[in-house]
Amino acid sequence: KLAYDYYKCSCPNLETIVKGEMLSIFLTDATAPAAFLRLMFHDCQVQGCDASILLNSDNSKHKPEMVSSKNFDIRKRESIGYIKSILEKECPGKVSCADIIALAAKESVSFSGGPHIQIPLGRKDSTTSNYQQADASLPPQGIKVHELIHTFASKGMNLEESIAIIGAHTLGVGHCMNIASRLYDPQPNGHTQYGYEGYLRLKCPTRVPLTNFTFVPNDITPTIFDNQYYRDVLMGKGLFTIDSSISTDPRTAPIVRHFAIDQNYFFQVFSSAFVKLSSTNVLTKGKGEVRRQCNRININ
Ligand code: HEM
Ligand SMILES: [Ca+2]
Ligand SMILES: [Ca+2]
Repeated sequence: KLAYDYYKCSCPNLETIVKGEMLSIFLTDATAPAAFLRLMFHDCQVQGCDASILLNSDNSKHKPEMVSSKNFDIRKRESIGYIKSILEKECPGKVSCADIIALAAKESVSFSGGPHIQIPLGRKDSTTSNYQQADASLPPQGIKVHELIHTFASKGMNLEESIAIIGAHTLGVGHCMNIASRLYDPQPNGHTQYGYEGYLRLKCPTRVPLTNFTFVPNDITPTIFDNQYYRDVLMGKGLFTIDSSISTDPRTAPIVRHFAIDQNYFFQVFSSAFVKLSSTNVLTKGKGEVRRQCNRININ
């Protein structure tokens, strides 16, 4: 089982060390918190929170998760490896890469102005990473509301928590490749303000993006963890299809409106959803290993 005091004896300064290292990363890169938060989701969504996303190979014939196009623009994997190398000096062989990913994500939320979340620790690292699992498990931008509810219900989240966790889109950006399909093969999906659609077409003028690098902010305050995302989606400024859909679906619209006017309530529900996302389907006692280096399995 995971425990809040898991490293009390084996690595008592863990959280202080991670916090200090994260701070220096944040001060040099304002886009880092978004990257760490998405990294945690993409780790936990595929085989559970087991640092499978960090492996460059699992010594099998499978290609690793990062080969999946769903992991486009996943960043900061090497920063987790760097923090791990510091922790190996302080407490060798103790702290899993999976726990470092989860800690980096919670530090990202609080540094950006979001809630201070306590999370239980003790995840082990996987010995496998397979891109087909990533292709199958990571949701596409056009996922339907009922599929979103189903995805997060399987992690023990209720409806409010499912709508709170996607509020992670208060940070960061999306690239045209993930936006073009909703602009150029329109499907009925939520509500998009006419002016906002024009803005997106200007940013992403072609069905097949001219470059891989053009991006649009997820909400109007993309470096601040706030409830602006919900106000944006209510105004028809949801970047992805799913962001628009939750603002009009009768099951989810009242929750979006509640979070849009009550940031404290959003923070409270986001925190409990974050603990669920980062704690379900983890490898504990006896299963998995504590990697010595985050990008490769241990060779004994
Ligand atoms: C149904 C669920 C979700 C879908 C369909 C979805 C989809 C996406 C897509 C398509 C992008 C843009 C990637 C790009 O073009 O660069 C994105 C970005 C992002 N997502 Fe999600 N997402 C979902 C849930 C989540 C959750 C649960 C979290 C975190 C807890 C999260 C955190 C983020 C963050 C922080 C970014 C911005 C990354 C950056 O700027 O580097 N998403 N998401
Ligand atoms: Ca994983
Ligand atoms: Ca924001």
